Amino acid sequence: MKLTRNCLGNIGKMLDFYSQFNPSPLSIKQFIDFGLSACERKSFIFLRKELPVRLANIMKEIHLLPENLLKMPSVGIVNNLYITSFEEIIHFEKVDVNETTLDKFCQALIKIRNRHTDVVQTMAQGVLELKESHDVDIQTENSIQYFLDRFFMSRISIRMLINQHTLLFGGQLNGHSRHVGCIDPSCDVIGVIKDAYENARFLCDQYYLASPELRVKQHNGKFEQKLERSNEIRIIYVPSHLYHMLFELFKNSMRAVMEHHGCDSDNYPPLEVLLVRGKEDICVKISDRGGGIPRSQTDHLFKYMYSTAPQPSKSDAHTVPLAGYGYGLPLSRLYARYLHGDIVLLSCEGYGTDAIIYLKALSTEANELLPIFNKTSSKFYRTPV
Ligand SMILES: CS(=O)(=O)N1CCC(Oc2ccc(-c3c(C(=O)NC[C@H]4CC[C@H](C(=O)O)CC4)noc3-c3cc(Cl)c(O)cc3O)cc2)CC1
Repeated sequence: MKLTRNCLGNIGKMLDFYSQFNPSPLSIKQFIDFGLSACERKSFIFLRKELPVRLANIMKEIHLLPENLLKMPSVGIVNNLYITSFEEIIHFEKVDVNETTLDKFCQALIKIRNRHTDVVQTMAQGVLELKESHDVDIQTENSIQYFLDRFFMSRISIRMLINQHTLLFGGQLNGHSRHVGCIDPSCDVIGVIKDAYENARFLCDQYYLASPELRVKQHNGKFEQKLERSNEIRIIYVPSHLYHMLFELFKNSMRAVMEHHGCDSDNYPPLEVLLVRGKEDICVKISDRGGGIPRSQTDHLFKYMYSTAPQPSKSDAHTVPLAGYGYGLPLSRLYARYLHGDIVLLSCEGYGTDAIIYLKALSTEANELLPIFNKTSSKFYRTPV
């Protein structure tokens, strides 16, 4: 179904209007500073424009997707979710700013966040529907890779804005008193590493009846901007994002180690984690001796088309806990890139793999990386005549 302005009606005009604006990236320092001043009216005024801009920018790209993908039932479901949420949010464009509209806005954000909970799985289902119904050429595969990276990055950024507003002004008690919304101004990186390891280890023990140990080392560079009184390495970051990356990487390392050394081994090589604070980067390197993967295969692990496989049925979902049938690794890299970090895999086939998470050491450099809909991005989709 080709989505044109007339089948979208007035929404098409509003999409054209809001997509002409570029999204406004915020740095984590701006999130913190704004959160500490905590003015709900200012947040409302900013979000009632910024959220439609970010939604419209990515919705215009959805409409440029290869026809074969766009007509998949699950992609149609996602598109309709976005249209519904876009309509709901532009309703606040010209309302008076008062207690009632502020409360209604918060409720609308919570409703939108809940509506979009399963969008990642639904898009993965759409890719699966395409793979099962059409031959996919390399041009289409590249367009899908380009789109999904931008689509999921946009989704991360929109959920970040919604979470900040609803956590700061939604009335719920802040479980972590020092947190500013979902940001921890003094995130204990080692603590998150141990949490992610223990939870991945639990799944590994469940399936393999054993798991590799963890060894952690840290090196805190001697730089004036050190925040910590002790030698601990703490950063201003979103703990849930860091946890997501670490949990995925630990699952992959554990799966490689257990598969490579066989289940009857009683002496698995430990996972070694090195945490380093540099002047520009915070690095978390996870090193395993899981046998590694050939250099020719490493990039495939980040590919949505390559990793989309039939969803394990609920009954056997517990049987292959470490096998990512979702998009664990590509999404983890997007979480790192969202605030100008990255995830890099360095594998030595026959020995093991190093996975490095790079984060910005300075909150002023940890800016949102946002996809912008424009002629350049559109050209990427338009198949040459
Ligand atoms: C898209 S996803 O996020 O959902 N997800 C990505 C992850 C994937 O699961 C995994 C897990 C581990 C590995 C793996 C192997 C491995 O398996 N070697 C043995 C094969 C080497 C090629 C060989 C061949 O040539 O085909 C056939 C054996 N070796 O090193 C790693 C490894 C990978 C990551 Cl990313 C890491 O962080 C740490 C690691 O040690 C591969 C795949 C599920 C899907």
